[in-house]
Amino acid sequence: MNAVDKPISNHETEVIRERLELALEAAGLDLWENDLISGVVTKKASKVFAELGYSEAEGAALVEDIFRIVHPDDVDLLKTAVADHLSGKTAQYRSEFRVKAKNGTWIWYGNYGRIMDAGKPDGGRRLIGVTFNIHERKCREQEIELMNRQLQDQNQLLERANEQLLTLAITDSLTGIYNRRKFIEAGESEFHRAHRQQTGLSLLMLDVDNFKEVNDTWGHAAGDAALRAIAAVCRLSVRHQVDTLARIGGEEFGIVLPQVNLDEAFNMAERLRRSVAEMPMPGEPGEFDQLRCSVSIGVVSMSEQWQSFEHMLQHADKALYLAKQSGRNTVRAVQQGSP
Ligand SMILES: Nc1nc2c(ncn2[C@@H]2O[C@H](COP(=O)(O)OP(=O)(O)OP(=O)(O)O)[C@@H](O)[C@H]2O)c(=O)[nH]1
Repeated sequence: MNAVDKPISNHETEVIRERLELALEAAGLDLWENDLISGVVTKKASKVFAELGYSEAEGAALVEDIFRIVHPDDVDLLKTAVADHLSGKTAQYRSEFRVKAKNGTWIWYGNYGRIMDAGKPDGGRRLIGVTFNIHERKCREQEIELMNRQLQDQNQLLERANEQLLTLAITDSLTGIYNRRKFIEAGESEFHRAHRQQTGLSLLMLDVDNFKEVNDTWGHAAGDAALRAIAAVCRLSVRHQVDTLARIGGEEFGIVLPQVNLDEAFNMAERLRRSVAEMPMPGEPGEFDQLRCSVSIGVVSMSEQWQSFEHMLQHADKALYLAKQSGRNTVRAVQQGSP
């Protein structure tokens, strides 16, 4: 008789049992066993049931009794984990689920098990496993998940606030069109593009005529309303996402027109000048009926002689000055070759 065939004495069995119990206790594990054919719990996880507040008599006698106190959201996952192991899909059975305590609270547990007699001709019927409390870990995970979700929400809020800040940084608050900063940015970028690609580029500079008088006669609020109305007229004339319309000074507007030559720009300026001159002023009936505004416009187009957008801007200013000198409500263009 070799060592393997030697029968185990009662003393040795007792020693093995004691060692196993100690190991289970130290690891916080509670052993259980189910008969898969009869559905009977042949060894209860008594410590778990005691921890949940159930008396020995209340502890589950059948596997079905256990499903009754598992959280409804976790039952399917638990059953699938068992079925996957029984079908041989998984080498061990593992699952995590909530169990209802006697006082109604839900406590998280983990299960680890295996069919011990799987090699037998009937396919095995003893599912043995251990249950262990994972409540603290799960609560921490849920807290972290909640914190992550809150962080994501805050990030979205920050991103939105950032976008709003970026929009504010390039928007004129009175008229809602772009401000000088965006005008210069777009102008410089379009200047370099036009230079590289040898395409057209024009620039209009509009200044409201005798605006001091408008303010003095009709009041500052009427002046503001006039600026908003002029911006609205200009907005209707420009190409969406192609041209850049901006308020670049108190009563001064600028328009960058990519791929537009001098003739086209001049015609557009003329149309704009007429629209502003004919524009009815917004307000209550009778409020600003007599108020009329006009604009003088300087036009300049891309040519070899401009070294920078700033250079172009200076000449548009010169053209605007000429328009003012010519009696206002006028368009003047800087011709190619003029100094
Ligand atoms: N209502 C209002 N007025 C403004 C604003 N910004 C500038 N102004 C006024 O615009 C007027 C500009 O006056 P001036 O530079 O003398 O020019 P002007 O009277 O338009 O004369 P010309 O440009 O020579 O035709 C000043 O009275 C400013 O106070 C604004 O945001 N709202």
